[in-house]
Amino acid sequence: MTALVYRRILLKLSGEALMGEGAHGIDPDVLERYAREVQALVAAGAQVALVIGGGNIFRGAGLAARGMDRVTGDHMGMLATVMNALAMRDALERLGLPARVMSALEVDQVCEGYAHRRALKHLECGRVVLFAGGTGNPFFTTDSAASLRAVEIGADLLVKATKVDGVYSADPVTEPSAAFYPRLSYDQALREDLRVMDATAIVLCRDHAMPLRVMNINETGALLRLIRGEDVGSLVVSES
Ligand SMILES: Nc1ncnc2c1ncn2[C@@H]1O[C@H](COP(=O)(O)OP(=O)(O)O)[C@@H](O)[C@H]1O
Ligand SMILES: O=c1ccn([C@@H]2O[C@H](COP(=O)(O)OP(=O)(O)O)[C@@H](O)[C@H]2O)c(=O)[nH]1
Repeated sequence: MTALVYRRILLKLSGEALMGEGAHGIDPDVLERYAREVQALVAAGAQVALVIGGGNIFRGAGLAARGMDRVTGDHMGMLATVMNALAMRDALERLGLPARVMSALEVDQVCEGYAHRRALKHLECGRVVLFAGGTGNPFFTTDSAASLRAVEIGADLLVKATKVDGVYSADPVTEPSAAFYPRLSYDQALREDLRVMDATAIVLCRDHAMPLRVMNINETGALLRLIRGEDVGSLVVSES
């Protein structure tokens, strides 16, 4: 078996990634496909933590733009991430992978609360840990929650899995001529306002020297190649 370059990883998936071709909600086939990608990582010996967004259900900023109180909207967004995490736990367990949801918001009847040492224990026991509820605070994003948890659990790598191939000079969805950056520094991402991840999340990675990979989740097997040391997507580190 090929040795792993990264043993403990935190994988961030956007809520929208779960929609597949749908306009909202969760596509069970897509969920199963992502669960199989995680299964391959665990089978290779990796410890995997997941943060899943909530944008396929609610985003506080979107609700606030339609007149709702922002804090209420953010609470709804955070609860949406709990639903996504439960759905992913179910998909993982159906593949035979033990998984635990730990929420930053207390929803005791539904899942465990987040506790740092308990999370480490789950990972060491080979369970996939799904960090739900974002940071537990309004005005933050699940990207920031992913950076925070990655630093807390001492992950070897934070992977932002998205629908584009990595970091570009501008959003490649709206600017197809944007240049691909295979490697860049946190400061370059901040300076050039490369909005693949929010600034709070990038600053946290920078200040704690957490290496960050941005990659396409729809490229089957790419995650496994990545933790075995292949150059997949874009790498964001201290020096480019
Ligand atoms: N400079 C950039 N490089 C790469 N992607 C970018 C950039 N600026 C904006 N994006 C967009 O950011 C998205 C990644 O964020 P993601 O969390 O997957 O989506 P969202 O948070 O909007 O649900 C990509 O799909 C891409 O369209
Ligand atoms: O720490 C957090 C994380 C998330 N959210 C809310 O939850 C929503 C869903 O998260 P996000 O937009 O990050 O999801 P993604 O874009 O990854 O699907 C956000 O819009 C916020 O309203 C929040 O208030 N605090």
